[in-house]
Amino acid sequence: MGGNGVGPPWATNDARLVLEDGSVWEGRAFGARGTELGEVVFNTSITGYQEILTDPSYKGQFVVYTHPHIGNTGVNFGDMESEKAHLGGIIVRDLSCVVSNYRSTMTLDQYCKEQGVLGIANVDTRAITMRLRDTGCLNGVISDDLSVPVEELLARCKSWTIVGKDLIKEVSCKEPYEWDGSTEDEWEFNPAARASNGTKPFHVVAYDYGIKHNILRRLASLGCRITVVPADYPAKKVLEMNPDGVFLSNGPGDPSAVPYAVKNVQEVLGQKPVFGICMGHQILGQAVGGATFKLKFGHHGGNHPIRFNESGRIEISAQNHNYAVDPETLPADIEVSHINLNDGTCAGMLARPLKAMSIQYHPEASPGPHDSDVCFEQFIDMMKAERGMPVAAAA
Ligand SMILES: NC(=O)CC[C@H](N)C(=O)O
Repeated sequence: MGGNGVGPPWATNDARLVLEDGSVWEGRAFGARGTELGEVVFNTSITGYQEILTDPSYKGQFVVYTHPHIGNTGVNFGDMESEKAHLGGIIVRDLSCVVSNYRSTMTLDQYCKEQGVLGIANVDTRAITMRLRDTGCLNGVISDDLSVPVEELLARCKSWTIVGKDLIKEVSCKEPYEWDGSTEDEWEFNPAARASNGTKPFHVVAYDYGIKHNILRRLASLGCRITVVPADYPAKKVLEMNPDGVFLSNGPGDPSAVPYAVKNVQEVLGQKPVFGICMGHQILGQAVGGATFKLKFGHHGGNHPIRFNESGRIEISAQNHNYAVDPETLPADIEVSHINLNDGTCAGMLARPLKAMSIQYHPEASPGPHDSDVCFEQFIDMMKAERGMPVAAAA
């Protein structure tokens, strides 16, 4: 029906998900066919499956969508977070057989086929999620080759780890480029996109660790002209551009596996205002002398509560990370500015003397709560202060 799919629920299973703990989940294949290996995480967002698929931070991972209906709104090309899909596989309960959205140009099944993303549907995503909560993240293999013995797929799961891998080099741009938001019509669905009336008074250099388009859209809509540079772009060349600020993006994999990125940030720190999101926050944490560690199953969803310590304000936030900065390792002059209220982990940092701030979560998330959008404005204020421009008093 409708081409989005896996056939009727009574159809015979033709794919398997094998997890590192030996559990086997049979379901129906959709999207690309074959065998793929990845780290399995669950995401509790109700909407945004397309943004998740195209967020480069998910490279090397499979996502279990806990929302039971996935695919309902098809796929459109205005909401992409990057040029292509980065997830290796997606695991869903029901792949909607009906697509209903006037913006949709193809089905999720077609998109996954085209992008080489393996899908498995009709599996018990609640049971898988509860297992991941108990055991922590597990490696998994999705395969439509039923002739391969489970032991072989299990051995593949156990032979691999995402820990220590530099995945940023696989997603970062190869050459600097100017972000031309206007080619994406500055996102007609975002009224704030018109806030800057098309003027771009600030120049930001963005280190691309796997940058999401919506971060670029938000910065552009607040009046930033953005030069995006590769993760290994020398800090010296960044400073030669004399930007108003330097942005550190989100990105995939283990933050402790990219010492070259940390070194670049160290060289920029103190010279220009710096703002980091997620991987950018983790790299900033290391640049000031701290360390990161791996969480049990990470934070992936659209309703995580955060406390901004200075005012006590609570924000509901979108999150997607498996690592965190260990606050015990931070020097005394670096403040933990935000706390994740679910598990007390460090969710933001402020390095006042260095004019740097960062958050572990996603103010740009779309769809997602916009409570933390104020962080972009704080970055703009830092750049204004640097230029001696008047800055509105914080609310
Ligand atoms: N979204 C991100 O930038 C993720 C950062 C890092 N890869 C983590 O999993 O913690």
